[in-house]
Amino acid sequence: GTCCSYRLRDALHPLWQSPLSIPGGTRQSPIDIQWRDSIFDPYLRPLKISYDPDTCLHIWNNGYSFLVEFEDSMDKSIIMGGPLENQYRLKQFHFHWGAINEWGSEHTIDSRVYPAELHLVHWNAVKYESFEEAVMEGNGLAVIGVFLKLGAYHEGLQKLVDALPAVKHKDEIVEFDTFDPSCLLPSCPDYWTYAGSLTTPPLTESVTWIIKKKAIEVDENQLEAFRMLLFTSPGEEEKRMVDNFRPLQPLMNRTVRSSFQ
Ligand SMILES: Cc1cc(=S)c(O)co1
Ligand SMILES: [Zn+2]
Repeated sequence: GTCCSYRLRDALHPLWQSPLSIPGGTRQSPIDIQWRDSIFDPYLRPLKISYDPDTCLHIWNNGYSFLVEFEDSMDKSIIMGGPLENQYRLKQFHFHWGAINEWGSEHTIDSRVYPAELHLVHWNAVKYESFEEAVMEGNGLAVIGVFLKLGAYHEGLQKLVDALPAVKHKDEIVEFDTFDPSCLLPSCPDYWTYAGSLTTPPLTESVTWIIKKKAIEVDENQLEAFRMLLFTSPGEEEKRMVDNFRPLQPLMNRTVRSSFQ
C-alpha cells in the first residue's frame, strides 16, 4: 500500500536529506493534498496559458534534473488568471522522478504517489525585473505541477526523451529549437492551488503552486529514459539521476483551494 512505500521512500532518500524545512519555514513544499480538505473557490478564474514554441532555448542537465529553458526577456510565453494577480513568464520546466514507478512525484494526492512530476516555472515579470529577483519574493513565482502516470506512450514528450542522451552528464547542454510545453498539459482545466516554496535549494517561499488534478500518461520506456541520466559529470563515478524529489513538508497553517467542485 502507499503507506509503507511512503515510509520506505522517505528512508531511502540520502540525496534529499536537504533540510526537511528551512528554519522558520511556514510555507514549504511539497505537500500531501487531501482532496476532502481542499476548498472550492468560485472566484478562481480559468488559468490562461500561452506559450511561444520559438522561445525555447536549450535543454541541460544541471546535476539535479534536466531543465528546458526559455527566452524570457519579453512577454512571449506567459500564464495569467487562475490564482494569479499578475502575468508570469515561463523561465524553464523540469521533472522530478523515482528509481522505480512506485514513487517519484513531489506532491501527493491523498498520499497517492506518482512516478514523476513536471514543474513549469514562471516568474512575475510585472512586479520584478528578473527571475533571480522574483525567486526571493512571496509572489515572485508560479509553478504548474503536472503528475506523470504510467500508461500510453506520450507523443509530445518523446522529443524531449530523444534529446536526453545528449545531456546524460551534469552540465551537458544541447540546443533545442522549438518546443511547445502546452503539449505536456492535460486537457482538463481543474487544479488545486496553495502558497509554497521551491523544492530545491534555496527553498525560498516564493511559489504560488498550481497543481493539475489530471495526470498525463507516459510509457515505461519514456520513464526509463529519465532514469538513464546521471547526477555526475563525465569522468566521475556514475550515479544515476533518480529520486530527485524532496520529502513531504508540513501543511502548517495553509489551505489548499480547488478550481473545481
Ligand atoms: C526554480 C526551481 C523550481 C523548482 S520546483 C525546482 O525543483 C528547482 O528550481
Ligand atoms: Zn521542481
